[in-house]
Amino acid sequence: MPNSSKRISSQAVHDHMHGGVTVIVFGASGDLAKKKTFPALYRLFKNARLPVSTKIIGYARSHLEDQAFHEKVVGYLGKDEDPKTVQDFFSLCSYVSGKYDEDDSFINLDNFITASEDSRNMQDNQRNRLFYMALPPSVFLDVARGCSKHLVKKDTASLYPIIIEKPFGKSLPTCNQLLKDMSGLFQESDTYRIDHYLGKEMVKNIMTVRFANVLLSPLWNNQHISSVQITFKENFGTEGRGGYFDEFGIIRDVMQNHLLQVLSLLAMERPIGRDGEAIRDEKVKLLRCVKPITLEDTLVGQYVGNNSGKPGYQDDDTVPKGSRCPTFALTTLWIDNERWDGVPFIMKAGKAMERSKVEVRVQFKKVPGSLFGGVSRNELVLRIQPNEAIYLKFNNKRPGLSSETLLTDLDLTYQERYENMRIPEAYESLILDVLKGDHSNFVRDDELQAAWTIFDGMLNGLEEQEVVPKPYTYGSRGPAEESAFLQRLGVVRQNPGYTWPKQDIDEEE
Ligand SMILES: NC(=O)C1=CN([C@@H]2O[C@H](COP(=O)(O)OP(=O)(O)OC[C@H]3O[C@@H](n4cnc5c(N)ncnc54)[C@H](OP(=O)(O)O)[C@@H]3O)[C@@H](O)[C@H]2O)C=CC1
Ligand SMILES: O=C1O[C@H](COP(=O)(O)O)[C@@H](O)[C@H](O)[C@H]1O
Repeated sequence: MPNSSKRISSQAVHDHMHGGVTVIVFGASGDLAKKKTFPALYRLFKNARLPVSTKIIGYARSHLEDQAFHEKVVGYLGKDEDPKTVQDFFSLCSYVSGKYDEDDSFINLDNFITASEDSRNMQDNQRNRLFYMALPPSVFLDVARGCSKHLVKKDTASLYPIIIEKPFGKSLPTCNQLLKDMSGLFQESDTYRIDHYLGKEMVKNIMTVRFANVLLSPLWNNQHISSVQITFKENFGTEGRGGYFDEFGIIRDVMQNHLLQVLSLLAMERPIGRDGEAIRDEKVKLLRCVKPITLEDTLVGQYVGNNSGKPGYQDDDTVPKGSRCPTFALTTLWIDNERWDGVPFIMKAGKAMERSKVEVRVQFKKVPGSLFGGVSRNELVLRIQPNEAIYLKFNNKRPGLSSETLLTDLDLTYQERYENMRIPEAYESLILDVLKGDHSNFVRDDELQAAWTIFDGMLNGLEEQEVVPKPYTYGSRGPAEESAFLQRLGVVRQNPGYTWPKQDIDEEE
């Protein structure tokens, strides 16, 4: 990272939070906090991006000493970290335990924060407090009430941003209720609804790929594209997270938010500017053209244990027996506008699959005519993770005397092209945005409403019709029914692209 851009960005943070900040992470004993929130705060600290005079307080019901809390987190900060830097970071972090719905707990927390602010000699109007809800949605509102009542000092100019995790509600009515309740507690300008996929490098790149490459623009429509697949796979299950996951399932956990954001960026029209409002305006317009998803277009699955001892979803103590919660889903979205009419956008998400991968695969129509009839289709692949890459499956003449056509890759793998460039983690970049007061990469209320409108009917249908998910084995590619489902939509499974080894060309020539 060049020094100049680091200076500019740090300057923006310091202007916004110039008196310093106390970051309070609610749900600090949990999975998100240890895996993502604290590691992101650590990297911001390490790269000198946190405002001067920052302190971080983890808060949850579980009783933990500071030391025990640090031990929970340290393994996720990264390999081979400098012990002194880690120690300096932990000297900023404390842990407080308390309830989420009890005045006394919040009064105690307020006293703790105030003592910390006093010890930092923070001025009254610059006692900024950033609230981070690393919590299951069922307790967002209680905690927001506690913050608003006890931790926000209404008569000062201090800043009180609040970061809220997805899923925001469970349905359109619950989302609307939460929006209404939250608006009575925090202003929209202080509210940051996070969808961390919007902080991922390749997701941020979608707009650039689409709108800064003139060669793609004429092809980006139903005349040339036959299908778009957006795939999320994790090679691990929900072990220990059943308390949260079973209530939501994979569709609300990943599809209705992360994957739908990716779809919006892929399919929206060109925004009038690159600012947050212009982009979100276009996303909302697009989402309003997406037809509500039907049950017929949806396949759901749930993983069962495998021969190597990997447990099934229901073998987890935190999951109720007989649960019909989907851990895998495949569904199709249809966009009712001139650009996308007839093109299936196929979303797939699964836990406990054969590998971890998130990617977008744009499949083009078959090559017309008989001159090259039967050759593979072009595909543009955006690999979001792991190892960010963009590659285009491209037909090429086999080098040498043969005139055979080979499918190969035009390959932009980041690790090779941008060798020494550090790609920040999504949460790192998004927390920095909040510290700068930048809403661009956060979710607006009307986006949420449009998103739930697309999913609600199908989610209700699954519940009302008591649909039993198809079983699939832990570590497999998902339910066997998937192939027939994709075939019905005209998706062609292609061979992997072929990269011609250089010595073979030399030999043949
Ligand atoms: N885990 C991840 O990778 C990601 C998670 N998220 C989002 O972050 C949020 C939290 O997820 P995650 O950390 O995985 O969840 P956890 O199940 O780990 O919950 C976080 C903490 O909340 C408390 N908690 C759990 N269940 C309840 C409950 N029923 N009532 C009150 N408190 C409860 C627990 O703390 P205690 O009992 O000590 O109070 C727990 O440690 C969710 O909204 C999720 O969508 C977003 C992106 C990634
Ligand atoms: O929001 C969530 O995302 C994670 C996946 O995040 P990633 O950055 O590792 O792709 C998922 O595991 C979790 O279930 C979900 O709540």
